[in-house]
Amino acid sequence: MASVSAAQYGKDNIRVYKVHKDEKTGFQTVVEMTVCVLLKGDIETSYTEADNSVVVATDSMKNTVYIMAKQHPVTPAELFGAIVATHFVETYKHIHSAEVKVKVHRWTRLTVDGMPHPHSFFRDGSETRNVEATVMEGNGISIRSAIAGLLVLKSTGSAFHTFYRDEYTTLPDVYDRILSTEVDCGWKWNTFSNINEVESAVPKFDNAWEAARKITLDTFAKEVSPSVQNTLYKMCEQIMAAVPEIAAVDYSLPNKHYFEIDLSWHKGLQNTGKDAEVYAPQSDPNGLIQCTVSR
Ligand SMILES: O=c1[nH]c(=O)c2[nH]c(=O)[nH]c2[nH]1
Repeated sequence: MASVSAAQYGKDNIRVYKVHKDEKTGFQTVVEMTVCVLLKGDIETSYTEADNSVVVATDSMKNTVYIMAKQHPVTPAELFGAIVATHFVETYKHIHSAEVKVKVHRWTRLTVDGMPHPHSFFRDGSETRNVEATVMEGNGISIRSAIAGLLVLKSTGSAFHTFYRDEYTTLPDVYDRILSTEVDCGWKWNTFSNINEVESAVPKFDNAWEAARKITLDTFAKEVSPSVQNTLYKMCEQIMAAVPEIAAVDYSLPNKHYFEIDLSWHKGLQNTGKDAEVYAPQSDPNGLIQCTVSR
């Protein structure tokens, strides 16, 4: 007899927008996010016996996210994710774990005639601020915060040489190269016992995000990088030092390659090595360098 060894279900891609209207100043603030809810618990019979009595409809999960967004703050996303996840575990006896992923799409306030505009915004790149909040009955609330989709490039100040060389190697040592990546950087908070502890930590979430972003960008720019591996490790070390309440930091960095183009076939045109100016950006394949650093 086969049995269900793992099961979870939920609603993905729940898109939510919330506006805050400051009546005094006339300034409005907007938050747009995409939410995913996944539940686990005593739900096996819904799979094996078509027993829908244990199924909280995914449509109801979507409704719940809208209602929670109306009744509670949606920022920081760490708190909102923890509130929604706690709601599901506390409301349904047979649901023992809820994972809520929140992806915040950044709307940046427009400056018009040198002044911040009260109600107009623009999208500055594809970067998002992501949170995964998981509530497991009896095991508190675990939260991972992250920066995702932050695209960066440096046109010099990066090298890659003295790597392992054998009969499969064609890549030459490079002492000056282009380095480009799309940053995915996450940090795992020490587990919270309950929602009150998450509430008390609220100021720390924005501070950690700002510190992680600044460390990532400053290190990327300032370091003469010997490899993606070493540069991302230096970022991890600094984030661990800057935010004592986190247990681990992780990075996932694609290495987006830019190839030199030999144009010497055209009238001896010099475009390689120190003469390289025109490159061919590669969409694939890309390197992928990942690391988690813990205390
Ligand atoms: O920083 C790098 N790390 C690698 O592991 C690697 N491999 C490669 O071909 N180029 C690079 N660059």
